Amino acid sequence: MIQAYVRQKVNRAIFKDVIDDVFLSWMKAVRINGIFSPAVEICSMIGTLIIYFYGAKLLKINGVTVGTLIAYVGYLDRFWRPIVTLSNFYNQLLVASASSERIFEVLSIQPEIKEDKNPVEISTFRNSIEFKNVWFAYKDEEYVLKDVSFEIKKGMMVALVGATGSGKTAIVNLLSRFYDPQKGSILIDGIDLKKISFKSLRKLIGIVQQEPFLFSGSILENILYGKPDAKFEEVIEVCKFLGAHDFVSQFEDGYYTQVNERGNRLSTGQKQLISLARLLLQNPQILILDEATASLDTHSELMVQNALNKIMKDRTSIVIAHRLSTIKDADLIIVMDKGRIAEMGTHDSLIRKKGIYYELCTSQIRFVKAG
Ligand SMILES: Nc1ncnc2c1ncn2[C@@H]1O[C@H](COP(=O)(O)OP(=O)(O)OP(=O)(O)O)[C@@H](O)[C@H]1O
Repeated sequence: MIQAYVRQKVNRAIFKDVIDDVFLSWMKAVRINGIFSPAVEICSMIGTLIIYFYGAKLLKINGVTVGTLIAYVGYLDRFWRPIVTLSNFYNQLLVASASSERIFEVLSIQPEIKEDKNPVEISTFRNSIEFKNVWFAYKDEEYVLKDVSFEIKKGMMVALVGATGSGKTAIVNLLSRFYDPQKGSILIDGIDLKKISFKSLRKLIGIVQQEPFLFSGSILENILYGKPDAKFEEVIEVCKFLGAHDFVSQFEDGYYTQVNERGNRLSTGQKQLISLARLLLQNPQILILDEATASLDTHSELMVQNALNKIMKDRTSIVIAHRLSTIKDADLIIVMDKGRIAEMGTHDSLIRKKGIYYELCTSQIRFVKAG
């Protein structure tokens, strides 16, 4: 899951660059081919014309037969055919070499986040997640998180709210260890995140994104990615539990229906349910939900929210939410403002406080009523 998330979110810009480069190389190759191929064709035509022209003369003067002339044209055609093939091959070679050069460049990038030399394995999350005076900047000293401290106890549902750009995603990015903080520390059960093995972290934390990611392959393969050795019955059980089995069975090929990265044939809600089934098989103990229902219509939102509620039960979850109605029952709401924690508490206590959270809620109610 994390790999997919990193690939999609962190490297999105890099892959966009690659696609752009590949496209430019392809355009260059098309341009070269645009000159090369017609040049070969024209040479071949001129050759044929010369033979017809000269041959016609020979027919009259030297008594060369028509058959000999046609045979010559045939030979000429056989001479040019491999040259045309070579020109096509050269074109393909040009595209492939330009693309592979860039792809190898990306593959050789060394990740900035490195695993500890003696990583600690954690199989069970027992107590708490702690952010201790965390400062984080994506670049230079432009801190997007400033002295952030909070504690999440096992089993809690914690919501991160705040205006856009206030640092909610930065918090979950740090917890997933896509980045390391410049100052302060993040602890899981008292162990610094930097010391925990990548494998443990991947098993421990599951991420539900706003835009679910499907791989090219069958629905079954997409779900099995969460637990490759799971049995087919287990997949069906999970899908039934989440309410995905009915629509999957309605496809002609059922679980063997092929989907691609864009999840063709599937609505965003259905894609989200498939990615949730994958997550449930993975069975992470800590869930990060990055506005998982934000891009859904009301019907799909209800369907996915039901599935999410089932998954979140008995798990520790951190939810980034814009629609505050979904987090009213959260055990703890952390209100972010310009990289700092502005308020923290339950829905009721924050409403009573009449601060930023109260303002956010009332403005959303006004917005809904106006809509
Ligand atoms: N990859 C990045 N490089 C540099 N700056 C970034 C990067 N990602 C986010 N930022 C900046 O960091 C700040 C915090 O962004 P973050 O995404 O954490 O906010 P957010 O509260 O999750 O916002 P939103 O609700 O819009 O998703 C913003 O000012 C944003 O512009």
